[in-house]
Amino acid sequence: MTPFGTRLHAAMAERGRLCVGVDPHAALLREWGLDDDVAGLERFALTTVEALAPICAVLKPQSAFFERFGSRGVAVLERVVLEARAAGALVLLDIKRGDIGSTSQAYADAYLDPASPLACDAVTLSPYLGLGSLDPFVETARRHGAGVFLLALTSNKEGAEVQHAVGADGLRVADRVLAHLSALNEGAEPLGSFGAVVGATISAPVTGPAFDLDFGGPVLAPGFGAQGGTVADLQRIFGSSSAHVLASSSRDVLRLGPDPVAMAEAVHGLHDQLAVLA
Ligand SMILES: O=c1ccn([C@@H]2O[C@H](COP(=O)(O)O)[C@@H](O)[C@H]2O)c(=O)[nH]1
Repeated sequence: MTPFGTRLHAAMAERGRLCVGVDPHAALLREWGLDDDVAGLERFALTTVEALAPICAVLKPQSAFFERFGSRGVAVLERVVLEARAAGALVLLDIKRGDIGSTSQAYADAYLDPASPLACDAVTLSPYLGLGSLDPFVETARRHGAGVFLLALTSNKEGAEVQHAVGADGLRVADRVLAHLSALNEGAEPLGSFGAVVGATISAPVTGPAFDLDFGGPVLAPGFGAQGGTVADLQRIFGSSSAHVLASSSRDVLRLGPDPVAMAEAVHGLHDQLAVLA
């Protein structure tokens, strides 16, 4: 399988720099005139996939909104992943997992092994149990041409208290994550498969140098749209390193449904706005 970074690079060149999140919030289901149950979830998620998978580089289902319905919600998620990929979108499943190594292997098998019913192109991971605990994900991703995105500088304001903290090695936690990604991506062309999550809402650190966001892999930038992040914020945060930034928006696009044309037009408009990034 072609490495994820290569596939993502081609998808962004062909389809643009937007990732749309498939986040079936209870409130959105109601706004769409649907019940907050499995049938509503299925209608919402598959309508979104049908409208957007043919035009977006990446769709990012948020696993939590499917898991809240138990096994029947997860069955809907399996269809979302399959149908989005069949329509040509890459699927980045937002799971934010991370555990001791042996359990990480089981998660990696669940989400990155093509033999699994939930196999997708990439997942989000939390490095809180230590970067080495994620090695099974890295090895499994390499084996199957998949990708991972590590939480580095998240879009929520509470993140900085952990991510800006200075560790025993004198590095801030986020610097450590970014340096690890840089090593994982070494030599990969045109783009590594090991990405970082860096919110479209983050502020410059209060002390210390700016974070080095040139680590050879893709950046997922959630917080674009409903959380207040704008194209100007992306330019401020990433500057000349914005070539591999994938802006991610969920509610701002989804609230335009269930009309597929309105959602698709919004995506085209955002693609045009994001084209100004370096
Ligand atoms: O730092 C992060 C990491 C992940 N997310 C997820 O992205 C979407 C954002 O949804 P919006 O409706 O566009 O606000 C959601 O699934 C989050 O869990 C994030 O927001 N920030």
